[in-house]
Amino acid sequence: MSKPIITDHPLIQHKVTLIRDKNTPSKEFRELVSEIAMLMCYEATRDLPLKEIEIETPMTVTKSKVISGRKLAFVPILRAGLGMCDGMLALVPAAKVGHIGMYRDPETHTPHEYYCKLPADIEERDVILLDPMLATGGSAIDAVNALKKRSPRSIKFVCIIAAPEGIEALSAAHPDVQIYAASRDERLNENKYILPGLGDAGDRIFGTK
Ligand SMILES: O=P(O)(O)OC[C@H]1O[C@H](OP(=O)(O)OP(=O)(O)O)[C@H](O)[C@@H]1O
Ligand SMILES: O=c1cc[nH]c(=O)[nH]1
Ligand SMILES: [Mg+2]
Repeated sequence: MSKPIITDHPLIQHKVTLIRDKNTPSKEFRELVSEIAMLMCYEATRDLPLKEIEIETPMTVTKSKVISGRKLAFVPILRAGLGMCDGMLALVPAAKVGHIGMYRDPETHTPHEYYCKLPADIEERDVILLDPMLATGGSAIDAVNALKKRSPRSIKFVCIIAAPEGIEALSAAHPDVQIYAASRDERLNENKYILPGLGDAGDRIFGTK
């Protein structure tokens, strides 16, 4: 079971502080989530393989590196994961995008899948699953289950705020899935919301509350 990678770059930490602030309005919240996702994409793609090709600069012929032999798919968990997708695509525009719709029952806190549409060639792709919040881990675990039915090459999970409970549950259920988080928070409250957290990410992105 690999340990979660906490992306503690100062730019990410600064932006996380801004999205935690309850006075940050939806427009800024959305922009910041997208910027954080872009910075986290940099970390989550660090192990992409390279090959050398020959190119001609205005000065000379030289060998230089390009990404080789790997195709990516970004899969946001609806709704809140959508907020991370554009930031990722800004860095990897050739990636394909799948969607998994999941909502957490407000009483039982268990996830319910309501939509799943994945790229046809997903078995040839490395998947980066996106959701800003990892709370109990139930939604991420079920989303990974849905992905594994289609046998992608690999799966990574990128979130912004993770509760220790969610990290433990996801790592135990899917030890092969590397978790990236910008912050490991303190704990869940009695309603299974993350403390200190940032509230309901989907509502803050889309202004639904
Ligand atoms: O780890 P868990 O306990 O499963 O909780 C995390 C999930 O809860 C939130 O989604 P929500 O159900 O609020 O749906 P939304 O994105 O449509 O708001 C969040 O975006 C995660 O998907
Ligand atoms: O703190 C939490 C927990 C689940 N979903 C959220 O959006 N926030
Ligand atoms: Mg929500």
